[in-house]
Amino acid sequence: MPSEREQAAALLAAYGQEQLLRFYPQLSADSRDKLIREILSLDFELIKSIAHNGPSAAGDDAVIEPVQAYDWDKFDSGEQRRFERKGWELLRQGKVGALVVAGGQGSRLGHEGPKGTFDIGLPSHKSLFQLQAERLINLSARAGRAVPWYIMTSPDNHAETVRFFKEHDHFGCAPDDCFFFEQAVLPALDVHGNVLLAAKDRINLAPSGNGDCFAALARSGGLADMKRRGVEWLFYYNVDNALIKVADPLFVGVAAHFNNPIATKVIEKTDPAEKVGIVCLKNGRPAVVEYTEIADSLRHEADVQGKLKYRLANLSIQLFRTDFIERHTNAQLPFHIAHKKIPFIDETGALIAPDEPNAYKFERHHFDFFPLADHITVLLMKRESEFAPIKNKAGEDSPESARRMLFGLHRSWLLAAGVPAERLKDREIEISPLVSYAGEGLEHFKPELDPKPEPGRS
Ligand SMILES: CC(=O)N[C@H]1[C@@H](OP(=O)(O)OP(=O)(O)OC[C@H]2O[C@@H](n3ccc(=O)[nH]c3=O)[C@H](O)[C@@H]2O)O[C@H](CO)[C@@H](O)[C@@H]1O
Repeated sequence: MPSEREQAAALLAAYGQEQLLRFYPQLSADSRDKLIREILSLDFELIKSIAHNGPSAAGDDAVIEPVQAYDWDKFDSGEQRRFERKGWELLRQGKVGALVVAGGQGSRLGHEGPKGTFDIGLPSHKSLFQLQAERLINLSARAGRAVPWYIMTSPDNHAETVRFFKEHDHFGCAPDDCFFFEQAVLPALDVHGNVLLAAKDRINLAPSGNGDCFAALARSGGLADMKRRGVEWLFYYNVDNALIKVADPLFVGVAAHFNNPIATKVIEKTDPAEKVGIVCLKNGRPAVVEYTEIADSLRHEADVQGKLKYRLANLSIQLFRTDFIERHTNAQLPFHIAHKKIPFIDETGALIAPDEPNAYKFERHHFDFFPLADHITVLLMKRESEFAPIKNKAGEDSPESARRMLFGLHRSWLLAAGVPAERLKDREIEISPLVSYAGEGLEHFKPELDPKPEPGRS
């Protein structure tokens, strides 16, 4: 029986990646074991096929067309109520779960640690995870049934994410209803298809994209857990949207009514430069064209009304039917390729920080499941109640812009509940998700806005 070291060497020789053991003789026993384990955990057949096939998703010659959306505001109030009732019925029956993809690296934000642990600077100083947990708690309490929460991490942030939840008592959720699972990683490749080392004893690995979510859910037992609980719809969302209405009953109701395997919430994009994917039809199938891949002509194209022709923005707020997930768990989604500046160890053992893009990273995207459905339900909502992504340190899509949107939304809830505008003037209003999920039930809280009586006066 060959040793693990011999197995690793044979694997590398078979795939022409022998450079990974170049510094092996210089390593300590621990580092040697670590590196060998890392090599043996990689799928070199997959890596070879990615390196040889190159970009498969850009689809430059694909036919792109707009897709039809249902505008929530155009449903009459009777229909809206029916959808809402349907959503609540499914929540009460325990047929809805939530999946947050939280495995990405928060590099653009400059935040150390998992992005969900980020405090966006609200008066309460709640982290993104806490806001989401409390929205789930609100729904679960009203439905009388917990919404199970599936939390996708990556090897880099898994332990820290789990620790954060434990330290905060899972923010009041039952630990049994929080299912943590790790996504896969893939190595960075140089222009010749060589796997790069990040250190002499470590391969340069990065999360393989949120499109790994269903395969990872299945590998970890999460899908079996969903089935055991009878979850029929899985609400998928990004970790970084401060306004996310996790497991939104209205959306669940609309998705269940039309009963396509996938439903997606969109808003209208007005700035062609906004960094959001576009929900559309590609070669006649439902699809998202990512903002990094859309042709400039399409990005700017206007329709007869002068609006952007491709304006339905992917918010990464989706509902997937469980039977669809099961059928397509291991679908061979295309890889999207990013040419990046990736630090690496050169042949002499020196760590090089390149000035120019030198290597490729590979990711699968969750929306590449869309074309596997014949039809999807597209629901058009209003930006101000749905989407405040936190991507950058400052400016657009930053903590500051997200706070502004959250204060504006919560202010609008109080106005709608009958609080006079002058009482809200110049106030930063944050309403706990434990008090209100989407603006409901605020009439009782009006007195809390009254100025405190001055001492000595009644
Ligand atoms: C590929 C993808 O989804 N693109 C969407 C994403 O873009 P965007 O460029 O914002 O995507 P991010 O890189 O922020 O990743 C989106 C989410 O996926 C998670 N993640 C990412 C990579 C990974 O390997 N594992 C993982 O869990 C991140 O933690 C994050 O929660 O959100 C936008 C809305 O805000 C959409 O308009 C984009 O179409």
